[in-house]
Amino acid sequence: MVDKKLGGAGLRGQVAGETALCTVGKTGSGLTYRGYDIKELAEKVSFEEVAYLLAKGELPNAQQLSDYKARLKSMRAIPQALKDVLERIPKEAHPMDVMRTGCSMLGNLETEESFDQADSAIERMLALFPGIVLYWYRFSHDGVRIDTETDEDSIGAHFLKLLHDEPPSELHAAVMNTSLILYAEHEFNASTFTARVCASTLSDIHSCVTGAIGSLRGPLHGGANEAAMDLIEDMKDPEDAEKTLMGMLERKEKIMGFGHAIYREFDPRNEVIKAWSKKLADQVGDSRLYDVSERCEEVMWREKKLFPNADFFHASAYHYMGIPTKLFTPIFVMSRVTGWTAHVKEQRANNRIIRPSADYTGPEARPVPAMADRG
Ligand SMILES: CC(=O)SCCNC(=O)CCNC(=O)[C@H](O)C(C)(C)COP(=O)(O)OP(=O)(O)OC[C@H]1O[C@@H](n2cnc3c(N)ncnc32)[C@H](O)[C@@H]1OP(=O)(O)O
Ligand SMILES: O=C([O-])CC(=O)C(=O)O
Repeated sequence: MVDKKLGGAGLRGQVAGETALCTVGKTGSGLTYRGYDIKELAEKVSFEEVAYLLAKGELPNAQQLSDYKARLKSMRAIPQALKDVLERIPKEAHPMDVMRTGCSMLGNLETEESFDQADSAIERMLALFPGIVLYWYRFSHDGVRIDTETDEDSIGAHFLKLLHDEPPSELHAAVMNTSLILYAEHEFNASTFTARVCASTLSDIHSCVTGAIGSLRGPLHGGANEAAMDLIEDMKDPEDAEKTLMGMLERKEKIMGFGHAIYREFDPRNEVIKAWSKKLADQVGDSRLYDVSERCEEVMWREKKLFPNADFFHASAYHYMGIPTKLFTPIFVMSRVTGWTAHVKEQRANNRIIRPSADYTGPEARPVPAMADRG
């Protein structure tokens, strides 16, 4: 992998701490979680195994995995006070704001009083996040109060069951599993860095995650999967995609779902989710979204040497599974909570408050003028 020239604004290229969790753009295909290559993980394990790996340091054995999954499954009920809050959030709200409020409210109800409660608070968030967003979504959009305790074994299938009221197909459960693995962890990205800054003040874990959700929401970060869907949904065919993109590039507009702050030539997660998007297109028997996405990829590389990041083919993949666009970024939260919280624990274990300096560009020192002398 060619190193990207890292410098300039945005703290690019500056080492801001240490981590044993993840490498981005350094070894293997370009992304590893605790030494395991992302492609091998995506092929061989479940998201719950990855969540365990990030939380505990090693992959679980069979007994540890079954205990872990049973524990997560037992934590899916939403407290009534949180349901009351969710029912008051308007239908027009963005689901990422619902996630933010839901996480914050959970922190009021089940406050992390001391750091030795971190592991149970983390498991609770992992277990509860699909229920939080879908309890609100189904109540506000369909007028139903769903039971958030399903029999589905995996978090991905649980999410789809709550959304569609029926167990997902094997294919859909497999895509969700892979998607959650791909999104789980990514070193010092903006939302994780937010969580670590918050953790460095010795704040509680719900504050760290609430702040991270706010950072992930933006279209330059996790929000790009929704923005990518907005871009491709009206493209009629590859020729239309080509024309639309050329126009946008001419107007110097940003194409969401392309480019990356660290990777230079490709994002290793793209190849994996792209293959699933193709499978879904074949299964649905409608390849329009896949075909226009592929043309976007060709045009962006030809014109700008920019490549699709993890978000771009997630748009068509999620759409093929009948997931409404505004729920795309909350799925990212359901996964990334594993990475965020592993970083919070890592920060706490070797902490110094994160407090960089700034180059001052304001006026020279000056006296305060009397009111009558001000312009
Ligand atoms: C899971 C994730 O969070 S992945 C990221 C998701 N975000 C997106 O997809 C949003 C679109 N992409 C972008 O905005 C950027 O590529 C970012 C935010 C991901 C990275 O930003 P940076 O590190 O500043 O990008 P980089 O230094 O590579 O930019 C180089 C040039 O390419 C341009 N560029 C980068 N991405 C794009 C894009 N998607 N569309 C058009 N031009 C772009 C930049 O404007 C810049 O041009 P300039 O030199 O004329 O100013
Ligand atoms: O690393 C980044 O800057 C953004 C990203 O891809 C992620 O958080 O998954």
